[in-house]
Amino acid sequence: MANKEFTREDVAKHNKEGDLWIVVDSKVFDLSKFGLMHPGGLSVLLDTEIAGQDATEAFFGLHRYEVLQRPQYSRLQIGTIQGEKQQIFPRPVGGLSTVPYAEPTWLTAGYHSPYYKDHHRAFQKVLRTFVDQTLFPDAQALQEKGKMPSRKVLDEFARLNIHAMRLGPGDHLKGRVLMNGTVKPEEFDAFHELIMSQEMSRIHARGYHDGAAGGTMIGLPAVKNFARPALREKILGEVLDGKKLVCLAISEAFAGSDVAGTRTFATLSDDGKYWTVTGTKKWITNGHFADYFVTGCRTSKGMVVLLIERGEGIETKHINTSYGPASGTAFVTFDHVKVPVEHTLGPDNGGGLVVILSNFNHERWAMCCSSLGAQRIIVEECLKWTTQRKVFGKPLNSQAVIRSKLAAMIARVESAQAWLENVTYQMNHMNYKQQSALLAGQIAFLKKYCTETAQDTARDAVQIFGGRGITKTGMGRFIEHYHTNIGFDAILGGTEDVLGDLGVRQALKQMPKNARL
Ligand code: HEM
Repeated sequence: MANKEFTREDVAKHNKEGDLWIVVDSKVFDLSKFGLMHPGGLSVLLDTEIAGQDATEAFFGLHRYEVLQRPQYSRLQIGTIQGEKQQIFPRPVGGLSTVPYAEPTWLTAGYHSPYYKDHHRAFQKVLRTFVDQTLFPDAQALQEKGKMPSRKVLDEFARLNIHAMRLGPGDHLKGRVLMNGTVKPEEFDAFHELIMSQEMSRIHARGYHDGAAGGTMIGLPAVKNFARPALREKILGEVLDGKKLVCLAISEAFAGSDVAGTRTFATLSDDGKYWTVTGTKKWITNGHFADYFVTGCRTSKGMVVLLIERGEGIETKHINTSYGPASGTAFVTFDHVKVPVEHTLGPDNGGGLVVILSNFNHERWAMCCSSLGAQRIIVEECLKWTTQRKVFGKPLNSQAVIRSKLAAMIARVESAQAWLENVTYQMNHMNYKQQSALLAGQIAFLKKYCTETAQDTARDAVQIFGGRGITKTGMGRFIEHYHTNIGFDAILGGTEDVLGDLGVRQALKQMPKNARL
């Protein structure tokens, strides 16, 4: 009887154990039976300022809106207050947030951007809806269980061509229907990809996020750009259509950023028909469930990159990282694995480093997009929390020290987004060679900046949320997750120090010989 109307006087009569009503945002709830099961206890509900009263402020100081949306709690609503209307609404499915700085300026009413066209806006809308309706619920259900994305989600990735779009613009998109036709393959550019990464980072599930074919995003480009035509066609077809998953197997316990120190060895057979691969790889995202391993190996002549199909001689074991098993992060063992020489990606004469390095810019740039997308939602969480949380009778944001933290957070996310959009614009106007020459340093610095700002924001957010920021359930659960997982972005694709150094070395190479103070 949720449509029944009551007066506040009616509600006030139900103010004791066993006969307990409250009002939250004009909705009347009968907590008579629920009171004893209430996770926050019965006694708090029997307080004279709560029982039979309007408990809106107390409720939103202690619960996320989603509590009211859970079926087991929404059915406690028995009606509404006569003549009053609901004032508090969650962001509509697929909609934009109206909280300041919760969206980048190009999605904020009243602002302008030179970068985004109507098809970018349409694309964002469809993606936001997909994320809200399909990805977020799957991620929330499976992240904690440590499970990879469901088959249903991976099938949707294939149907909407998300795998294909995550490789960026290019001929691999030709003939594919992108996001139900929202954008034409020839229109698809780096801004669409930026939008996709940022929308998909809204799920508050870092391990699951990488479990959602993150390995394909970083592993498949080597196949796309360096495989022999027949192999390229076969593997791209299988993977982009969602039948198979790829991972990138480069890092080892022995070698991380110093790729040349790899100790996985490939030996060519005397007849030159196959390689024999022996060695181990560590921290391989999606490695636990991948079908193909794009593997960096040492040969007597230097590096070679091989596409290795899961089979005899390959073993994968979960590595228990702090972001949980949903990402399928694995320790991979190759024990005398035979690989046809046709599976060599790029040069077979020791020049394979170029294959490994070739996708680093794209991978790091994509990480900037997703890292910033996630950072922005943390700013939104903090703005909401500091407004709804009352301390000493006033909102938390009435404290100057809190406003100062918010100022720093907002400035960080806005500046990083502006830089990211600039770099993305350059990507749209440069060929691969120009990007390698001019953007490697920019992207290295940008990633370093994004992950440093992310960690600063994570720390500030925990301070703002207090105990809730380190609690896995309730109000601060997204902050806890962000704070616990943020270290990943700062490591994957190159640590901050390595990237900073790379950027400076690139700049020093370009120093004019005749420059003097
Ligand atoms: C429709 C009414 C209510 C429902 C369905 C409800 C439900 C819940 C749930 C599910 C939790 C667990 C934490 C979470 O998931 O967020 C919780 C915790 C709590 N609730 Fe309620 N609640 C209601 C009303 C209230 C009211 C009016 C108060 C006012 C004092 C209150 C005080 C608390 C407290 C103190 C906690 C513990 C919070 C914490 O650990 O940080 N609840 N409630």
